[in-house]
Amino acid sequence: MTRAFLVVMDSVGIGGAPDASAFFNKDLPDLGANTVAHIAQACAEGRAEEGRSGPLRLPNLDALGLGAAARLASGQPVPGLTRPPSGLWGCAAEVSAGKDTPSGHWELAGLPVPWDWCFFPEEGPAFDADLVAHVCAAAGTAAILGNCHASGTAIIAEHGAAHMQSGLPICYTSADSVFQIAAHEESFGLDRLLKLCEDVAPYLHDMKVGRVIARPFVGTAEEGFTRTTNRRDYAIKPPAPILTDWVQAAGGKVHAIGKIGDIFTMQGIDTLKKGSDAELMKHLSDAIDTAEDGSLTFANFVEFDSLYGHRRDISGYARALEWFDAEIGKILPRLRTGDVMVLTADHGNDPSWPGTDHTREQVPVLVAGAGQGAIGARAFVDVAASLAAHLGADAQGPGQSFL
Ligand SMILES: O=P(O)(O)O[C@H]1O[C@H](CO)[C@@H](O)[C@H]1O
Ligand SMILES: [Mn+2]
Ligand SMILES: [Mn+2]
Repeated sequence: MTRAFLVVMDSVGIGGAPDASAFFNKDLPDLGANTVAHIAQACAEGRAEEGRSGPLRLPNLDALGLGAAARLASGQPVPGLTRPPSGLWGCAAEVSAGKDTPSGHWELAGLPVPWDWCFFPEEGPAFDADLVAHVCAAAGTAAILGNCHASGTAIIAEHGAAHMQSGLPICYTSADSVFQIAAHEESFGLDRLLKLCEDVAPYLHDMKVGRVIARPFVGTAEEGFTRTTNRRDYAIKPPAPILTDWVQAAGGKVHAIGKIGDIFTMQGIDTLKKGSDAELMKHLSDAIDTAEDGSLTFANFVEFDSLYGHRRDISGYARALEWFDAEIGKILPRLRTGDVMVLTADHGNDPSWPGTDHTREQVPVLVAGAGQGAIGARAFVDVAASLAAHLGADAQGPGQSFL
């Protein structure tokens, strides 16, 4: 059996990005941001006690080399993550000019982003008159609400009631190259929101906006508004073949779990399973039993990022890490001879950092099933090159295999 499993822990960065000072949160550079280390510090100091307690416990990830990778990336020890690694371990830096999910995943899949993304201005209206007119025409409305940088939970609290009264879509962005539309599932309609996002996506993709994201929510002004799991991302298409295509070209099946289908617009993907992170873990577990020889299973666990990183919830992020660690600890022993599993991340989202946006960081590269040792400080594209080499697929990207 020769199978590959690529598991992205969304936003689980480990600091030390060489270009961190060129990326910002609320006008402050990301220099010094370190998602894992700052969570571990908060846990060690008793500042992450909601729904959990004490030092950060990640025995399985640390045994693979998480603490060692974080030390290598940032030069700092991480409280509680001090085990000698038994896996193949290292860290990786991104070169794309974006610290978002598509940039990180494309690069992990062998394709650094070959253009500058369109980012919207933080001051004044985020969207110009032509874009607003295009969205209004597609929505059949006279105006939009929002038109600014915002946290998604804050903006529905602010505009949710006016949205329900007026029927105007709430449009907002972030430090990422995204155009997000929030609308009420019942009063605006979920299908109408999804169609609106799909309709405006080509216009935004032509502008080199990476993603249009549908952000449906439910609730009332009196009881508050809650986002639902019916989020959909309409991403720009990767402009060249990526790891998924290379694997298919070699005759292997490609199974996507979670956001991977959206991120790659289903390019090179045979099957897709979606759901909450708990459901995704079940799908990953099932894939250990069912994935074919020569296949790639590519999973993204997004809740670290969406539920805890952007919300700057340190306890929640620590709980999510501890849950993930326990679950992956049940899966790792079930890998078969010839299987390789790479655990990595796409960017940081330090919950102790100012603002609500991602943070530019290096990521861990933890490899199970390929022996023990250090692979050093690598590039994101090396992940794609390595898994292609493992599966005997022809890698077309610039990466160097560590396998
Ligand atoms: O605050 P919310 O709506 O969760 O938005 C976040 O989600 C977007 C996509 O991951 C990011 O760009 C960030 O803006
Ligand atoms: Mn991400
Ligand atoms: Mn995010």
